[in-house]
Amino acid sequence: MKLNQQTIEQLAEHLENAELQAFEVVKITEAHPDMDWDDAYAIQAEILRRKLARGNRVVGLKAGLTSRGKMKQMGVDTPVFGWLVDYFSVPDGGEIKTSELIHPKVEPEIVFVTKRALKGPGCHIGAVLAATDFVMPGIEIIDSRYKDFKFDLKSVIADNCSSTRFVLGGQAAPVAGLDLRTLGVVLEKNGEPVAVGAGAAVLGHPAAAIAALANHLGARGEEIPAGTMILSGGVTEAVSVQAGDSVNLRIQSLGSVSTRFI
Ligand SMILES: O=C(O)C/C=C/C(=O)C(=O)O
Repeated sequence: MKLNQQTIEQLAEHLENAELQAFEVVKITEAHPDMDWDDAYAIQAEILRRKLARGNRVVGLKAGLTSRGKMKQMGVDTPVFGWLVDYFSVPDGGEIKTSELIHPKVEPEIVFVTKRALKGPGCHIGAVLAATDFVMPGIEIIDSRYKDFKFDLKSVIADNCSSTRFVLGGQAAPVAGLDLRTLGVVLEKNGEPVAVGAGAAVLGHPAAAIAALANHLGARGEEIPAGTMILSGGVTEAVSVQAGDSVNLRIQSLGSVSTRFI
C-alpha cells in the first residue's frame, strides 16, 4: 500500500461526503497518482466502516464494468467490485429523488441470490450456478461522485464503484432451465427502448461476474456468504436519467422492474 491510514480515512470521508451531500469531486488519483489497488479497496472499505458505524447494513454486493459496453463507455478494461447498503434499495415501482444524486445513470442487470457460500480462488461458472438460489431482474442506479462521470479504475473502486441505488423486481427464477447467456434484456426510458442486450454481454456469461467476485474476495481471505444478493453488472452501457423519467427493465423469462425519477 502507498497511502497511510490517515490519508485513507480523509479520502473516505471526502468521497462519502460527496455521496451524501450530492456534489462532484475531482478524481482522487490527481492528488494521489501513486495510490495502488489495495489503497483503492481500503478507501472503499473505510467508507463502508463509516456507514456501518452509523447503523447502515450491507444488503448485497456488486460487480461493475463487467460488460464490453460498459468498459468501452468508461474507457477501462477490468471488472470492479463493491457493496450495497440498506438505503440504496428502492422498491419496485418506487420513486428516486434526483435531488439526492449528482448525475445518475441506470443500468440493466441480472441479479443473483446465492444459497451456498462461494469462495475463490478457482471459482468458476459451474460452481456459481450450483450455488445460485435464483436470478431476477434489477435496475442499478450509478452516480459517480467524480466530475463529468470521468474516472480511472482506482478512483472508481475507492468510490464504491459509483453505487447509489438499486431496484429489484420481476420474477425470481432458478437457473436450471435458463440459458443466462441468451436472456434478452430491454431497458426502456419513458416507454422507449434505450438499450438492448443479452446476458452474454457480461463476461460471456453473467455467472462469470459472480465467480470473479468470489475470486477477488478469496484473494483477501473472504467469501460470498450463502443468501447474498449480487448485481452482476450492467449488461449494456449506462443511460443518463433526470427528474421526470420513468425506467422499465424487461428481461426474457424474468419479467420486469421499474422506477421513476422525481
Ligand atoms: O460506470 C461506473 O460508474 C462504475 C460502475 C459500473 C457498474 O456498476 C456496472 O458496470 O455495472
